[in-house]
Amino acid sequence: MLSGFLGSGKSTLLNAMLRNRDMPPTAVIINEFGEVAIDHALIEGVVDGVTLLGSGCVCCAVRSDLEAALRDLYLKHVRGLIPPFSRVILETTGLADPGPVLQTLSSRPVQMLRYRLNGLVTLVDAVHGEAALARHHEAVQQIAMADSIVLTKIDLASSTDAVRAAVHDINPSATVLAAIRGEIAPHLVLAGRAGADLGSEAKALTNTAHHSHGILSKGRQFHGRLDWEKVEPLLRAFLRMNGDRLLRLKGILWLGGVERPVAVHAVHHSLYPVDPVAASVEPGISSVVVIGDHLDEAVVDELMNGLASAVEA
Ligand SMILES: Nc1nc2c(ncn2[C@@H]2O[C@H](COP(=O)(O)OP(=O)(O)OP(=O)(O)O)[C@@H](O)[C@H]2O)c(=O)[nH]1
Repeated sequence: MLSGFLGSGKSTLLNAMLRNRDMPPTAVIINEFGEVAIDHALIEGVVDGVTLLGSGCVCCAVRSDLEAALRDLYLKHVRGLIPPFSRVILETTGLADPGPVLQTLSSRPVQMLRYRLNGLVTLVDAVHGEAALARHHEAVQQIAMADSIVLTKIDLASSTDAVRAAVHDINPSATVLAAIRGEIAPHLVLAGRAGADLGSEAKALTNTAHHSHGILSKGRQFHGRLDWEKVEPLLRAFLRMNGDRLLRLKGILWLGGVERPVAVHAVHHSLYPVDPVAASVEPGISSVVVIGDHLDEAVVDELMNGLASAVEA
């Protein structure tokens, strides 16, 4: 999923990536805000199988259309009506809060169609990004929820130090990349969650919670295997009470009775089915990171303490 504030360079990046020979076969879904399908016109002819959502914000009114668009793509794919693809890139409107879209993408109906969310990439304009952060909370949310950030228009900025610092304050764990006119190796942008090192992130965020623009990031590591029978109700209770303010919860957990570590993800009120982790992680060390919007640090500490007591003796 590709987000980024209005004019941050989403279409430019997408077009450049689609032209790149190293790009895996990709389908594109574009959500537009407004009547005129400009982006579609830009991309048509570059890749087959483009699906365009109707006008409106994908994060609210047309949420069900996103699911329909994914189903349509999947059905066309299995019937051999479109060229095969291994990826879908969803470009969202610049004004969107990514939360509801992330929820849809991680939902069971979408997973049943054999899609798996690879991650959220947010573009940040190196020249105007900071101003957008000051004025539009959506821009802050887009950064807070991202797995990776691509700084754009760095050719126009005299220095990127301040914007990098602002991004780091909101989301200290995101990988930060940079591109000029969308020129960047596609695999860097596509790394998604696999590119993140949740272990060191959780460690770094254990004692120094980050607060910026109302966003709180806090982490903890746990030694030993956790009891899922205890962990799941703790997480569900936390989401029930704090889901409105929870942007993301990410964890890699070693569970009792499960050989390989599993990844756990939550967005707002939704907890997603746990997946085995492909990447190598430190044996026996579980990590959890919570990112919230005006979320009380004491409440997060309480969750972390609860999880610590779910470590098996
Ligand atoms: N100089 C320079 N211009 C860029 C760069 N990236 C994008 N632009 C320009 O910035 C403008 C906006 O880029 P778009 O790709 O349309 O941005 P967008 O995020 O898709 O915009 P919306 O669809 O309105 O949200 C265009 O004029 C691009 O040519 C860059 O790295 N350097």
